[in-house]
Amino acid sequence: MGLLIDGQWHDKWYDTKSSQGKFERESAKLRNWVTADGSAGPTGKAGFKAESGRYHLYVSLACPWAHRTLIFRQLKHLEAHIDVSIVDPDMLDQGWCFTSQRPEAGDSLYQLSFMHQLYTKNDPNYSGRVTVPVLWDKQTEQIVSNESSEIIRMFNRAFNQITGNDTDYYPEALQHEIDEINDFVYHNINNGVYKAGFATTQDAYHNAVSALFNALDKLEARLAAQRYLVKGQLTEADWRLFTTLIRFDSVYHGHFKCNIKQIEDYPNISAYVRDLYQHQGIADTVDFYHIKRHYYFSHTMINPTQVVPEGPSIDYHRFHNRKGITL
Ligand SMILES: N[C@@H](CCC(=O)N[C@@H](CS)C(=O)NCC(=O)O)C(=O)O
Repeated sequence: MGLLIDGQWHDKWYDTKSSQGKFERESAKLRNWVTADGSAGPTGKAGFKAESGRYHLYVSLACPWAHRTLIFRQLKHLEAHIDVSIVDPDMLDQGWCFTSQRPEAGDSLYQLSFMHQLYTKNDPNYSGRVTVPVLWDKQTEQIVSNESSEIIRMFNRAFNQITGNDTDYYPEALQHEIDEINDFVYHNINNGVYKAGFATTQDAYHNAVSALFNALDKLEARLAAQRYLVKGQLTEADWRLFTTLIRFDSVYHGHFKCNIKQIEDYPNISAYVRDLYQHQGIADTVDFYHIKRHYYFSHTMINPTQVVPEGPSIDYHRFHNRKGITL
């Protein structure tokens, strides 16, 4: 685990000393947008027109943020138009890498060994963390974006004319409500598990874990009355929550000490997770080997033995009974 400073790789764990033991996530820095006609998006520069075969997605199968982008690639039928490289599950002194012999992992574009080499190919003097996902433009050889919440919005809309798929997971009429629930889920749950897991003081951990379980209790009540998070309609808010929930019992409960309850203990949330997991093609985007191996093996300051647990054993294909909920 580390970061680039002026294009040089430094092996360094997160600094929590200057923040009273709290984990503070750095904002993504590369924020251009692919658009249907190549005009500029809400941030960044113009010039990234949606074209079949032009873009390449770098992901980790372990990472919940990258997982969102894989889900949207699948939901929006982009597999034939955007190819993918998968990093190794182990993220050690060189950060994300492609050097293991796992058949699914490797940089199919440039055969690089390390993800930080892609960041310095984009900008030889880059400073910042080397995160996944990354959306890469093969034509101009640069990073379009390293912010998952924006990559999924691009996938949701920009390629519709190419794929003919115009299912909208961020419909105009629901945007306000989606933004609101996204904000709640991001701070308390998506990033909440990291704040608990990476906390280095009892207080910082306590605050994060309390906020996390308060938020889960609220969602449990909300999901009793409606099938999805926003007005019974499947939206990006559900997929953003899903990638954290599907990892919860396997890694966040144990490794990140989010162990007041398991997701399996919440009748509505657990059925909701199964409902989403059983959605066409989604199970194929979930890889429990990468998920467990990455967290337990890479975070040696939390798990110095690098022993990966064998459980839990949860059948996400079992019946969920959510189809009868009308709202
Ligand atoms: N804001 C980014 C966050 C991505 C992120 O933090 N990814 C993690 C993997 S789960 C990562 O690459 N961490 C490496 C690091 O922080 O050095 C996004 O949502 O795309």
